[in-house]
Amino acid sequence: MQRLRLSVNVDHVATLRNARGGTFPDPVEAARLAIEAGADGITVHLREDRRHIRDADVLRLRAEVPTRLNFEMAATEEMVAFACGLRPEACCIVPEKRAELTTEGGLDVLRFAESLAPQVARLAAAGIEVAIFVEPDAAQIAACHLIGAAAVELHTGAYAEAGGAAREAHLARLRNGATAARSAGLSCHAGHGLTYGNVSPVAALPELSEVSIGHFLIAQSVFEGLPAAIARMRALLDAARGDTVPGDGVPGDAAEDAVP
Ligand SMILES: CC(=O)[C@@H](O)[C@H](O)COP(=O)(O)O
Ligand SMILES: NCC(=O)COP(=O)(O)O
Repeated sequence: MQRLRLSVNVDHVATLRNARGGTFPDPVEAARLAIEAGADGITVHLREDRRHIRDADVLRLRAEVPTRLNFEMAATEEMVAFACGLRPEACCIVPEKRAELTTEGGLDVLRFAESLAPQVARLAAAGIEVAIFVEPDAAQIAACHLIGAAAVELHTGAYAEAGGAAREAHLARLRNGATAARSAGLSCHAGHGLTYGNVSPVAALPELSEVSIGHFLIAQSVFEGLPAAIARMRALLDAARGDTVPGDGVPGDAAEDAVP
């Protein structure tokens, strides 16, 4: 099965930095470390309120860390202009609310198709692969294709928060959404709320080409360090795709050390 790209979201390194108003920890340094540790790309979400990542971080990231940069952005004139100047490899248009703690759901592409289509066209004309963050809903996914997007990122937040039978139901929706995306000729990504504990069934969906994971990896790095957390997540992704060794990728892990 195709290797699943891991894009590491470094927003919350900036959250920590901003708590004290200084320069440490530096999200650009974290991005560099993440790439060295095996990440395939970096994701940042430049929010309208600049609560974590800021303009200068994104510009430094672009200039200093050669990688596939995925720029998450609201569908505003300010962000479209910023992205066209930045020219990341990829962008993902996400819904944004000032009062939310984090992104709460997918973009309603059916409702906003008319205003989104010219924005997608401008971003694509700047050479950017445009994805839309959506719920795994066939009509929304079809609308993404109609407005000219190249990819969708399926919102995994509801799946991640659910337990038991509800989680299985959300996984079935993600599976159907991934099939719908690929049938429409769209690349299919997924993200939000993914952890060691819930990532494997999502990573096993063969239609997916990328997952973006942030909050959990940055939080987990408090306990085991960023490179180890990324290596462990990488190993889980590879195992879910059926192409890796047993063990969980953590340096010093007994199961992995036993593999000759
Ligand atoms: C679109 C998405 O699911 C997230 O990547 C989003 O960027 C989360 O926003 P915060 O990083 O502000 O929680
Ligand atoms: N697009 C999802 C993302 O970038 C990271 O989401 P999370 O892992 O911080 O919830």
